[in-house]
Amino acid sequence: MLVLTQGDPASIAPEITAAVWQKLRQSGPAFVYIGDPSLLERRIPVQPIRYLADGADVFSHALPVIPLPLAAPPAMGEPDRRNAASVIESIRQAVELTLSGEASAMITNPISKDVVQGAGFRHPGHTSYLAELCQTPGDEVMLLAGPSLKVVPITVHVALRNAITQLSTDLIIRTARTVAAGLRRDFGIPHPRLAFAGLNPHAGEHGLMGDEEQNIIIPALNTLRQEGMTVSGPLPADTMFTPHARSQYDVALCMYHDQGLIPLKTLDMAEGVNVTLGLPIIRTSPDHGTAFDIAGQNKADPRSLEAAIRLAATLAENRRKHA
Ligand SMILES: NC(=O)C1=CN([C@@H]2O[C@H](COP(=O)(O)OP(=O)(O)OC[C@H]3O[C@@H](n4cnc5c(N)ncnc54)[C@H](O)[C@@H]3O)[C@@H](O)[C@H]2O)C=CC1
Ligand SMILES: NCC(=O)COP(=O)(O)O
Repeated sequence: MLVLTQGDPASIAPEITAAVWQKLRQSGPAFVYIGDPSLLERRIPVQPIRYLADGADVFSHALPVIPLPLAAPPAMGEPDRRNAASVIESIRQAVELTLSGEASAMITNPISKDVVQGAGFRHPGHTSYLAELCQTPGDEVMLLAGPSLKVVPITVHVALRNAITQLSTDLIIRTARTVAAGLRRDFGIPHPRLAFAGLNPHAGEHGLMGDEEQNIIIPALNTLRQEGMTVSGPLPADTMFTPHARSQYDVALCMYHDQGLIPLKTLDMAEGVNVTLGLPIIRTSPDHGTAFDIAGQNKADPRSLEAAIRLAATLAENRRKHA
């Protein structure tokens, strides 16, 4: 059984959850939602359950819900910090159920970093919070996977100037090892090909436009090659996402957030999935955020959440077989 978090109650999370349950209720994969039933019961039949295992018999006729009350009724599109505690608790319970093995994987609905930060949440997103809950802080790696491309931002939710400071040979090596292990174990790619972007225009052009390639990135790639990994780069980031370039690698490791997420979302926004590697559990999420600007208007595209749920089931099955 899969478990899905509530996400931000004033966001598009309730409507995409309802739409995906409608789509998957007969075929599966089945999932249980942890959140306030009132968010969904105007849209679809819901059934409160106590134990995750009870969800299997319910899923085809109602969305099974482990109830978690909100502090205030949400106004769609209007983020409300009073509900932050419920948003965070849903994530915590999903991790607990997945770590214990009751759930085979967890999927998170989008949250607003601003809302949860206001309630004392000290993480820039789910990814590092999940690692903390799993007691593996620092091992987490964000991967975004779509039909056309997989990308990993090596530095993630930091100001661009700090991303450059954070970048180190050690960080690149550690991230690449986690990515290679994750692609082998969870994605079933036995010999993953890793392509690395440069940081500077033209990948530095031999030091003419910056020296991070020579001082930081190339030494990391040399170490990874010595370990037997198939790596290429540093590649000029402006040409490494063409169709031909993409056919030469399985994943692009990018030096900062937007270097990887712009091509991913441009090519695959509707079906992109965010996967956290380096955890003892499987976690996926849609690639998009809360979309408060369209929440409650039935404009939201549910396909990324559907893809996240399908991929979570596939990764869980791959990990089971690998074990
Ligand atoms: N996994 C997560 O929890 C994520 C959370 N966020 C958070 O979401 C909040 C808003 O972030 P933004 O950068 O504005 O990104 P966003 O993805 O929420 O919205 C960007 C644009 O894409 C549109 N959009 C997003 N998802 C859509 C969907 N399913 N169907 C149709 N249109 C869609 C929105 O209407 C908006 O115009 C921030 O607090 C951010 O940190 C952002 C990405 C992932
Ligand atoms: N840009 C990706 C994003 O914001 C998701 O972050 P996380 O909540 O998965 O850590």
